[in-house]
Amino acid sequence: MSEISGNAVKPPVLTVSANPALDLSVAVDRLTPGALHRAESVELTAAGKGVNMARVLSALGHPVCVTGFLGSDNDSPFIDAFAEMGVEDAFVRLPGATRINTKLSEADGRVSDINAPGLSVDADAWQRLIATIEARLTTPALRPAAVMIGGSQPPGVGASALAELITRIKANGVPVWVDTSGEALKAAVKAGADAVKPNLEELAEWADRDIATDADVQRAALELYAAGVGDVLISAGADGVTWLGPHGLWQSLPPAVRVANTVCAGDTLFAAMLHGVLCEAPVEQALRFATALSAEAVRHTGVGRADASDFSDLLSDTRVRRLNDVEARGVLA
Ligand SMILES: Nc1ncnc2c1ncn2[C@@H]1O[C@H](COP(=O)(O)OP(=O)(O)O)[C@@H](O)[C@H]1O
Ligand SMILES: O=P(O)(O)OC[C@H]1O[C@](O)(COP(=O)(O)O)[C@@H](O)[C@@H]1O
Repeated sequence: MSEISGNAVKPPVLTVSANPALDLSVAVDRLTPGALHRAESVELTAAGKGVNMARVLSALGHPVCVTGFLGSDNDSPFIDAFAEMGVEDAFVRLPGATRINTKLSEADGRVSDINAPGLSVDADAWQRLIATIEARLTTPALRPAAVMIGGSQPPGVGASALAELITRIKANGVPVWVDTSGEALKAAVKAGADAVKPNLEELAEWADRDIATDADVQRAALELYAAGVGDVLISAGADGVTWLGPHGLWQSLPPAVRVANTVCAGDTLFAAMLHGVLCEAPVEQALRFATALSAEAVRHTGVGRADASDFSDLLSDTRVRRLNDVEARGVLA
């Protein structure tokens, strides 16, 4: 099957980017610290994890509302992007400018990220965001099927504020999927996030130990599951995805692709997994689709596109397997 599709009428998905960014993607042949570089291309794109996930979900046919904080001094690229994506803009505006994150990609596919801290958010602004989200949770016509929270916390807002937000959303009976790192990931897990998607580095930070082997990944995934996360997704770049949930322990391996820019692959994977879950796709199909779409994303700047002419080849070249009882017992015992 080349695509996952759901019911004709879907409730919206709400994505939250408390610290979005304009991504400045600069392609150079090879990066040499201290040297002058002539860029091969430069692109400025409205981004941040919640915005990227909205882009994926909207392209897959979900009504999407985006919220978080935007600086009013430079919100026009976001306004244009939201119009192009066809998503509803419920971002709280703050005085000042949204951060610019620099993504330096080299011809061999290596990317160096320089992420800025972002706009400071005070308690009053944070309460405005909470009120915006609460209004959506409690208005039947706006009530989301799920909330996706993505990215770092902005300066001024600690991990405990994120935990409080997750608790409020869950109290309204709406699932919360969270893609973040560091203290925010720890707080999100404790607050009961329904799904998380650390990459290997983020997983090692959460587990506070090295993660080197498949068994290390699966053990840490089990710990996240035991901590109450319903769907644990671990992404490992070209080595694929481990998914542990009520359906068991699954692994996928993306097809080999020519890597141009890996930024947005994680956001693509996470949003596409939510798509599969919301469409009640069979587990194997959901994981295959999300893995293939994330592999598609690394071939260019930006999120994965299911309308790529060879997407059905990427799907069929993605390997998905359920770990058999013996393998799983080794880790889960
Ligand atoms: N070099 C690659 N080749 C094929 N697929 C990739 C590659 N890098 C990433 N992906 C796909 O994108 C997913 C997310 O990438 P990853 O780098 O793990 O996440 P993040 O962007 O959050 O760090 C991977 O699990 C994989 O499916
Ligand atoms: O909020 P953080 O952790 O600084 O991350 C923000 C960055 O992550 C991105 O959303 C990309 O994330 P992924 O590569 O994990 O998909 C960028 O668009 C953005 O610049």
